[in-house]
Amino acid sequence: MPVPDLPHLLFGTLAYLAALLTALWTWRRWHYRSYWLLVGYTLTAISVRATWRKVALGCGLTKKQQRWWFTVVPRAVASTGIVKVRRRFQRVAVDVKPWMWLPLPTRHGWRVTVRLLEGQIPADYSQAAERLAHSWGVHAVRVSSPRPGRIVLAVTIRDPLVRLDTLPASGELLTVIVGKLETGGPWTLDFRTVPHWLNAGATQSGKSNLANALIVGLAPQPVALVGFDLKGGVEFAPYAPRLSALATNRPESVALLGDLAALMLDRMGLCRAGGARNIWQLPAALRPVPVVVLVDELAELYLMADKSEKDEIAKTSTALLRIAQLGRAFGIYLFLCGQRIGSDLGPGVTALRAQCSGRICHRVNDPETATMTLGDLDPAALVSARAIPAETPGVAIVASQDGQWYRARSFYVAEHIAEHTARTYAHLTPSWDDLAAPEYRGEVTETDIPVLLDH
Ligand SMILES: Nc1ncnc2c1ncn2[C@@H]1O[C@H](COP(=O)(O)OP(=O)(O)OP(=O)(O)O)[C@@H](O)[C@H]1O
Repeated sequence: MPVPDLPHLLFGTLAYLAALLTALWTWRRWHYRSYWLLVGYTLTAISVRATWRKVALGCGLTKKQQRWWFTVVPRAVASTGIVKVRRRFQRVAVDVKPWMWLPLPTRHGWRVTVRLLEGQIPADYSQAAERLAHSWGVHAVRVSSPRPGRIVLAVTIRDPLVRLDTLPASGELLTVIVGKLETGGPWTLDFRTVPHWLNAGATQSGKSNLANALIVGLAPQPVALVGFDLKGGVEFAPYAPRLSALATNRPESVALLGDLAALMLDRMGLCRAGGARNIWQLPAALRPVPVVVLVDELAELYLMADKSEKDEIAKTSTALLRIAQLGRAFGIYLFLCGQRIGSDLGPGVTALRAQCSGRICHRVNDPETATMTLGDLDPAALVSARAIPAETPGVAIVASQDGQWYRARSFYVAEHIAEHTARTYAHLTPSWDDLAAPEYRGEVTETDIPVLLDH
């Protein structure tokens, strides 16, 4: 058999390698998910495991521990000047790395469980998250602790929030997928789990876009939408066909909030007569339609130009707070948007904020707004909120009922699409008169409220 000469062999190998690389590149380009699972992830898992000691040491995640070790100790210097050494088994302090499980692939990266070393807490890893991300050359590393002594590092290779698909169809009643989480999962607003939401952010940060996404998601559902647009109606007036009521100035807002409070009293009576603690325990035929209240520029409801407005503001503040406290049981939910939702607007806002367990913080200009919106969440969430770049409107930090925070981005919903959706589903809009017509005029009075609150 003829033996191929060296240049031919070299050329053949290079051609083979080039063909392999081209095939891999094409595969990666055309079907990234399968490429990632079969090739990318395997290589990553091997390299992450192989370099873990070095990375953990560099990120300050190792601990010195006494171990029995074979060490080499000098014994004597020979006449030639060469130092003779001896192997000895002795206890020495070595850098021990945290034990790491096998990385598992996820849609946008991988996650791995790590066992904490003695004296370590999850916060040590949260602090090292940025260092880990740079060491691994990935977009972000998030830390969670599913059980004591363990943490899970969730790694996102590239920012999945740069390009988003279109808004998917709404799922269950009062649930809307408004965007995507950094983990690649859906960003869902579920009013039945988290009834009231604060949506804060600087101007042009994407607050209205999120409200549009919400309107588009809720419009096909059997719910009533009520708008408060203190920008004179410029934001919500185009969606009027799908709104059961819209207030565009302070006097209209006071009247509409009064009507909503009365509606709530009617529903209390209905529940009491039906022996139910909330509208969801009523038989379907008796159950009143849920109401989602959208407020744009919350601060406008509280700002006082002169003393004559004091009464109006006090009424507004009390009615909103009452809805926030009782609304969940009686199917009235709040979605409050604003640039600043701070205590400088009055004590009513602080109490209202405390009732809103859903928090969304878009790009903010000052640390106080982030703190006001996200509360005493992990400080890393506040840092993340302030680091949102102006070029990515719609990106927000979301805190919700699971106590975790996520970076997320809303689907882009152009105003004309939201307007079109509002017109398409206009036939589903309950008129305010139908909505406010009492199904039951019970004996419920203002004095009953504390009793019902106790339930
Ligand atoms: N998720 C998104 N993807 C792409 N573009 C977006 C997204 N969200 C918002 N935008 C764009 O960013 C700009 C500002 O958005 P939006 O009007 O929602 O901000 P805002 O916070 O309501 O501002 P303002 O307080 O001034 O009304 C708009 O041009 C909008 O199209």
